[in-house]
Amino acid sequence: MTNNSEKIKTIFNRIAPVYNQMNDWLSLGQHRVWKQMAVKWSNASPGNTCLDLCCGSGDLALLLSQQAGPSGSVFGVDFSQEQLAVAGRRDRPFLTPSSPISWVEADALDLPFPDNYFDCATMGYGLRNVTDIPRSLQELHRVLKPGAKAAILDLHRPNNSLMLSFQQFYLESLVVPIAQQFGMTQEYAYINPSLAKFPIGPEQVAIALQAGFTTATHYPIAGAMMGVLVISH
Ligand SMILES: C/C(=C\Cc1cc(O)c2ccccc2c1O)CCC[C@H](C)CCC[C@H](C)CCCC(C)C
Ligand SMILES: C[S@@+](CC[C@H](N)C(=O)[O-])C[C@H]1O[C@@H](n2cnc3c(N)ncnc32)[C@H](O)[C@@H]1O
Repeated sequence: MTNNSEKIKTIFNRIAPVYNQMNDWLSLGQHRVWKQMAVKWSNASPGNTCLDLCCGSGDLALLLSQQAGPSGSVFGVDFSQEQLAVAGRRDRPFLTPSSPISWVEADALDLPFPDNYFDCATMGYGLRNVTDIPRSLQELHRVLKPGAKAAILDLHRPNNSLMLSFQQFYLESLVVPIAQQFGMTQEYAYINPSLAKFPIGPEQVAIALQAGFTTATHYPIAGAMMGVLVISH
């Protein structure tokens, strides 16, 4: 593991106790809607074997388990032990029949699964954080079955200068000061520079096609401040 990925792992281990609460506050609850969209676009269906890459505290894995139902199975993969510990303690919706979830501590760049194993996959706010985007997409391509889909949700830099200014203001002048109240200034200050070097939609499409996916479409959401890259094997 590189120095950089150790730094990223440390960030996510440190913020694990406040992560879920902060996501609700900082997105005004909207991250739940964006995550539902990603699960829908992943085509997760009853009986599927599903992967949630960079699962963190498990929001997407939990949604996938509802879609895949009791005959399916879900694997949530992350390299942060503290995030996985939060995921493992989450309550499961009592009345909705859902798939068993296995929480797996592993690197998205070197997945412990055989080729052609999964029917669908999601990745929420993970692609921007991996140290090698092309390799992570190649690895995802390797473990997906032919015809399988993946939906990759992340922040995105809008083209529109007004939206871009709003996003910068939001991240620098709202997110960081709120995080400061929890002693997490440096951790949340990392979001903006990570976004600055993150490929925009059409660049993500090109990388996905290069990694072997047959189709790739980037859907801007929330005024293009977020996006979902939908890719098919
Ligand atoms: C759930 C969200 C982000 C997860 C997330 C991703 C990261 O890479 C991090 C890195 C370091 C620390 C924390 C995180 C992290 O929590 C998305 C919601 C949180 C965003 C910070 C909110 C950004 C919102 C848009 C820029 C503006 C939306 C405006 C709308 C009116 C809500
Ligand atoms: C912003 S969180 C997203 C968590 C969750 N998917 C969500 O949407 O709330 C990013 C997650 O990616 C994980 N991550 C980053 N790089 C990784 C890698 N190379 N392998 C596995 N997990 C990684 C971090 O540990 C962190 O939990």
